[in-house]
Amino acid sequence: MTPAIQVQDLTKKFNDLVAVNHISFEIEQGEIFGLLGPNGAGKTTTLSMLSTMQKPTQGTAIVQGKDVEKNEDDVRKAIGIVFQDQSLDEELTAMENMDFHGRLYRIPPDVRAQRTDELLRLVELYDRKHDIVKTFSGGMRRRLEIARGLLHHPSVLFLDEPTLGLDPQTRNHLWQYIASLSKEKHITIILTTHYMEEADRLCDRIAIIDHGTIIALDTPQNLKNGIGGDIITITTSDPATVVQILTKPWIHRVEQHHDKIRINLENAEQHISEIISLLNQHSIPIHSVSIHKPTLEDVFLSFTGKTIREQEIDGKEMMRMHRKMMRH
Ligand SMILES: Nc1ncnc2c1ncn2[C@@H]1O[C@H](COP(=O)(O)OP(=O)(O)OP(=O)(O)O)[C@@H](O)[C@H]1O
Repeated sequence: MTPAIQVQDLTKKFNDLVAVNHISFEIEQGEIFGLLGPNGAGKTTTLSMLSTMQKPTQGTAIVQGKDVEKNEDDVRKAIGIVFQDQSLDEELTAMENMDFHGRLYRIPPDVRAQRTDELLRLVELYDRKHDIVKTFSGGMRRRLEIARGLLHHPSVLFLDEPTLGLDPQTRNHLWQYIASLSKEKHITIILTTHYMEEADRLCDRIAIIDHGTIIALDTPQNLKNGIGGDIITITTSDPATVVQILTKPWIHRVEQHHDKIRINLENAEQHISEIISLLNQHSIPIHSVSIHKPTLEDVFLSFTGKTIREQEIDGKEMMRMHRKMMRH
């Protein structure tokens, strides 16, 4: 089967800034594919190029067999888009918002009405279809946007930070809808997120993106398996000494991150008491100790040397993030 999306060497520059830097990947039909990365990594810009909203500086992107630059209209017919900017009309009802979108896509009135009912049921907004959007919660609006994005029966759905700013319960709820679209309707979904858990729970495969480059691409499980073993995290006021003395052959890797030491090893439970005694022998103060299986955060850290949440962001970037949050 032809892949739903084929990206080759895709690049976007804004003057001197390389927002997306020669990325290549393929997405299978019906797959949920996540672009995971910190703020400013280039996720939205990638989606914008795939959805024909921005022209690539270099490289190609093929969506359902159509080139995003040469066959813009065909690509637009094949895709549904739910981007970060809220674009619902607050003064209209859920049904009116759907109807307006259906008219834009020239869907005949009877088909429009039938699909609207079906989709509003799917996202559990059918009972609220005559209510104006102004009265909807953030999660309801997001669900309505997804329903609207599906009205013209796209085979590929782009979701840019679908759960940004939503509470954990609503986020969970939305994940179920997104998963059902892929499993039951066989819609290919490409989403961006900087929530590790979202990528882990929802995506069949993940491309971890940083500074416009894909630094890792695989299933969440394989990415975590790539780290191997367990992680012991120790917080201490003397991390430099801990790094020096933890030189046992059964330790794969020791990384210092501020006052935290992350130790990668097999069978952490068996070795933890030995590590603690060793630190006690050297009178190293221990503030906290925890053991966990590798997470995507550990994957990101091992590739970039920094945590996904601790990016250095300047004031301008802070303002940009704040504006995005305020839109939801
Ligand atoms: N229209 C633009 N003009 C100039 N620079 C831009 C433009 N759009 C994005 N950028 C810059 O390109 C880089 C990538 O931005 P992008 O929005 O794609 O990142 P992101 O990974 O989606 O981040 P976020 O999670 O904050 O949405 C950032 O440095 C951003 O400031």
